[in-house]
Amino acid sequence: MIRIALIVRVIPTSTLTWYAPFLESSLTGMSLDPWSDWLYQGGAASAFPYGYVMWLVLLPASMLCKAMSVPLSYGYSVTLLVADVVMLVFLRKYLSSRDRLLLITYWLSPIVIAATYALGFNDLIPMVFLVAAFYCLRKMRLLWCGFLCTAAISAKLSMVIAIPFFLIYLLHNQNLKQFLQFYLKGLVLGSGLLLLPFVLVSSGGLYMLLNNPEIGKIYQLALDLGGGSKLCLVPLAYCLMFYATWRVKRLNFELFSATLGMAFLLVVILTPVSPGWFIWAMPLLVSYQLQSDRFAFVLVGLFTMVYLSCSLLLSPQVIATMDILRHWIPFVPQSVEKNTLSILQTMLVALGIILAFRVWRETVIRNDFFRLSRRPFVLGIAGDSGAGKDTFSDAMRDLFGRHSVATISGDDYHLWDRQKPMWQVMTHLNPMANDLDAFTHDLVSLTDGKGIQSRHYDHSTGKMSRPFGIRSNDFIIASGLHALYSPIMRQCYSLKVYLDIDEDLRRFLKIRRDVQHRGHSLEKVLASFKRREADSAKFIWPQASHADLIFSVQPIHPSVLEDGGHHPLRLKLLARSRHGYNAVLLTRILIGVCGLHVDMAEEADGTEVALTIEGEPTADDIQMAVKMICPSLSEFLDFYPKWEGGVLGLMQLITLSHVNQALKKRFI
Ligand SMILES: Nc1ncnc2c1ncn2[C@@H]1O[C@H](COP(=O)(O)OP(=O)(O)O)[C@@H](O)[C@H]1O
Ligand SMILES: O=C(COP(=O)(O)O)[C@H](O)[C@H](O)COP(=O)(O)O
Repeated sequence: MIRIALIVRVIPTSTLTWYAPFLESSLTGMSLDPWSDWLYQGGAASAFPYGYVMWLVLLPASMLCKAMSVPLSYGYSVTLLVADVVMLVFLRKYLSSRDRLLLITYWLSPIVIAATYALGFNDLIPMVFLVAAFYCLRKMRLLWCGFLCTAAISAKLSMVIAIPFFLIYLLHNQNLKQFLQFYLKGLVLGSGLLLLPFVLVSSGGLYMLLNNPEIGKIYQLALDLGGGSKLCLVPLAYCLMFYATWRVKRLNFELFSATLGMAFLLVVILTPVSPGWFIWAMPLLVSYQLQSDRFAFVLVGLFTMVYLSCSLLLSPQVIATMDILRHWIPFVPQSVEKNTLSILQTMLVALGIILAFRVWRETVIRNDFFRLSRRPFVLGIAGDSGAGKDTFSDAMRDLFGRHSVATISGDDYHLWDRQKPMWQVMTHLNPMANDLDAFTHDLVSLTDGKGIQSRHYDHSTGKMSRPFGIRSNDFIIASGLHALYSPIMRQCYSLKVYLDIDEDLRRFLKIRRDVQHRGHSLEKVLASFKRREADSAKFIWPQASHADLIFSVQPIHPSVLEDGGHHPLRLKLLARSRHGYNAVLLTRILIGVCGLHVDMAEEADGTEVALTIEGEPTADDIQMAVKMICPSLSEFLDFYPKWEGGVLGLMQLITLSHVNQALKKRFI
């Protein structure tokens, strides 16, 4: 109602003197270059410094008004109303918030109402295209996203400042990088269709765009450095914001929208006297209020009130009233409004900076991705030979994607090739037979974000490869016989897993693997079991006591192991978790959604919880369960994560829910 009343009652000066006459003239001439025609007729250069998209969006309602002999200014305002509704719809879609809150924070926001309907600014139109581009990005329609970005730029050139943030998001999200080309194609397509024709056809339009006084405002707030040079604060703030975003190694959608919103907010508050630009900050202000506490409402409320006071002081009506007042009371000095305006502008900038600071603190620093970008997530996996370390490590790597994972394996740190006589003296399980110092050094380097030089132990030849480089990554998986052996190693890990497989099953699987894939004779493998027994007990098994999570895979029918593998091997999983893991939701979903049989036992003091899980979940079951238990984690995973079924899938699920918990803990 307020909007309709304002449309009917108030015709802003800018609409009356610039936009409506320009649209009127473009309808009369009906040429592809209304800008040059307008200038030729002696129109002001500041009347319509926008591209084709803005013109085309405003044209239909203007035509309708002309056909109905209604003033074109109504058509202009009605188009803005439509843009306003579309904006609300997109915000609702991508913020997926409760309607009532969205109505309060956006629809009733005096910033939008005042800037659009009372002052006539058309910034809603480019913002609608930008928010639509956001939505397409969320839905991974990247061609459309790129195209809509150029539409926003064509509507208002200043929107170009958003593009570097879109690029950082796609470049810094390793699983999205592969799709960057679609976004670029959208940009090229949009530039070819919407921007290039404007540059080629309309010399008048270009002239109006380049002489737009709004663009000059960016340089207005500056510190005089002497000698005629200035330090311009708006480009400075934008560059710093860009750098801060670039430094975040991995961005998820939430981080991306928060940092872009903050860049907009900073540019807006530091650009003097541009009430229309505040609409750019609206998506950020709305989402901040929806996610934060009551204080956010208070802060945005104050910000809005100061904004309104500033806009009011700048409005021609107030200026005219003050002039009349001065006529009667001559001692009211000119500086009254100027000083009041300065105080209000200062308050506005202060509140804006506080808002940006709070958004950074609450949205960015709390974000799991941000925490991950500061320190990689390091998963340590230990267990005896044949316990399933490589299989489990590969399954975890295939969830996050090779592009996001760095792996090191304890086998690559054996001190000697297979043929060396030292193996007659000690077994591979003896820490002395392995370069654990080098393993620790490499683990610390990768955890610290530094690359390493490593070699690979080739089980088919029994020899070490030439050294090669491994760069650190968001996720590091360190597996090996001694991966949890020393305190320094253990300190590196974000999550420590020990594989405590049933001994008969381990021997069964190891024999099968060593004979079929590593070229060993059955006798040799059987003999190695005997030789290694003591070292297993001495060096490997005790590492279980340091683990956060212990997986024990057990055969449901142990007799199957003796019949030479002729019957299918059915397994059950015992998962023991320490340090206060809450397994209730997991248990409920394993039973209710995956249809498994689960027994949960908890230590009286709550330090350990043990789940015994039987049944054969499919890969789809596991994927669905992960979505339900840790929905926010899906953005960390590869675009096409490889889900496993059975026991291995359960290990993926339980580990992911521990990763989720460990990432949350980083904040505490
Ligand atoms: N969850 C599992 N279910 C079935 N077979 C498995 C499982 N985990 C490991 N295996 C098999 O056991 C053998 C040993 O596993 P591997 O990952 O090589 O152990 P490790 O790296 O600890 O020596 C492999 O042949 C592998 O296919
Ligand atoms: O004890 C292990 C550890 O590897 P895993 O944990 O993968 O079993 C292997 O026997 C040695 O690496 C030697 O390998 P090979 O016998 O091929 O020389």
